[in-house]
Amino acid sequence: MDRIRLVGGNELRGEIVISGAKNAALPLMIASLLTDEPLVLQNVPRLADVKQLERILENHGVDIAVHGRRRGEEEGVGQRMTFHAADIVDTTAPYDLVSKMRASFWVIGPLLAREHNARVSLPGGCAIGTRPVDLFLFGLKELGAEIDIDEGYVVVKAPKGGLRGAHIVFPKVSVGATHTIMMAATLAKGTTIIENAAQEPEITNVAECLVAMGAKISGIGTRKLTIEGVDKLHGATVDVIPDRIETGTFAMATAMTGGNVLLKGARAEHLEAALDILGKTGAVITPEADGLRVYRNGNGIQPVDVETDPFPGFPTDLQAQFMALMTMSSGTSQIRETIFENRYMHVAELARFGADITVDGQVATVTGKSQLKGAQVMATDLRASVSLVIAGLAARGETIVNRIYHLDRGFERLEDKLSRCGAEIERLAG
Ligand SMILES: CC(=O)N[C@H]1[C@@H](OP(=O)(O)OP(=O)(O)OC[C@H]2O[C@@H](n3ccc(=O)[nH]c3=O)[C@H](O)[C@@H]2O)O[C@H](CO)[C@@H](O)[C@@H]1O
Ligand SMILES: C=C(OP(=O)(O)O)C(=O)O
Repeated sequence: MDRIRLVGGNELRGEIVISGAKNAALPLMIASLLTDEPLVLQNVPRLADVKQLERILENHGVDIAVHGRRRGEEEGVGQRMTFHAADIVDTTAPYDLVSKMRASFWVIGPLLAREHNARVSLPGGCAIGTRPVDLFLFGLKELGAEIDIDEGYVVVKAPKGGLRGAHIVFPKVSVGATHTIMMAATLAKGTTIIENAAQEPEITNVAECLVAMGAKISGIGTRKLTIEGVDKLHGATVDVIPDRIETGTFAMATAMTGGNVLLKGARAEHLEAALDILGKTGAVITPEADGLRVYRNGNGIQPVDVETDPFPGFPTDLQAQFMALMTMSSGTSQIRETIFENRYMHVAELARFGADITVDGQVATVTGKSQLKGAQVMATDLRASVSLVIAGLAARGETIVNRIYHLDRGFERLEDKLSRCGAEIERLAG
């Protein structure tokens, strides 16, 4: 199993090109199931999760092509890919494919809408929480689907004539359920209203893609989406938005190590809450023509309290990285995780660097230390893993991060991007 070795202490200086967002690319790829025409996606990141979803889509009959570099295009830019679901040959998403990645469950919406049936393995829980699918089932039922759970599979059938528009009020905000019901509703008969919808930038990216494919959606970017069903969607060409979690992660890494980094392509409007909090900790973040520049204001890292919330709040996917930053603050801060019940697995690993963190229910109390020390640590989930990498960058001495396959799910060329900015970091194979 690959590991990362890094030696902390170097400031980060230079430019980092922000990749396409994993959490937008995955549902955009799934949207290709809604039409028999090709969907072209630009700026798709090279990630393990993208590869895994390619396998799942291919099993449904989607032809996938990766296109070459175009004239004038810089090396290393995101992939241009075509997804063509001319004929859906199989509406089953099997356990061995779905269990590896939660977002693959979302194929249930488009398959049901277009083929009027689907059989999709339950995704199960994962390290950060139990992550049930009750909101998906509630939404699909409201659209008229018949639902059965059979041998670990969710078996769904549309009523005669296909799904019917409905007024759906989600009792809780869910990114995945919003993506899934929004996609399904594009091909339903009549109008669907989704209230308490997630309004993450990735939802907007997908909604705009669906509109480019011929869907009729209003209220995009708000808590209330209105979708007027159409008979058919067509092909389109759509850009994957830059990854706001990668942006926030590198901004926090720069705040921890010192230095000055331009995050190329980063969009401030996608992470205002996080940038606001980062500013309070002592980071200076200034918009430039081609991205966001980050450096420290010279007064040390200030402790700041944070609560994770659905967008536009502070993202749970930056909570572990923010905790790493707070371990170096000049005082005590409190972090409240409100989205996932078990997203504190990095606490024990951060303690190996000498961090002082206690957890009581949803709340972690972090007492800052002036200096972390390098350590052997174990990655437990995607964002926890990167919090260990950035802690290692700021720590004195050598750090080894084990089980980095989690990192490859969601961070493209992490070692390369960081080493180009002066970090001493390498991947150890085997
Ligand atoms: C691929 C992707 O985009 N993943 C993101 C997505 O995950 P995901 O879409 O899985 O997260 P949700 O927004 O659905 O989850 C939010 C909360 O709702 C709960 N819930 C969800 C569905 C359901 O049917 N019942 C239920 O109780 C979850 O357990 C969790 O406590 O949004 C999360 C919250 O921003 C991010 O951390 C993930 O990175
Ligand atoms: C939790 C995450 O991903 P997923 O929903 O795919 O598990 C994440 O991206 O941090």
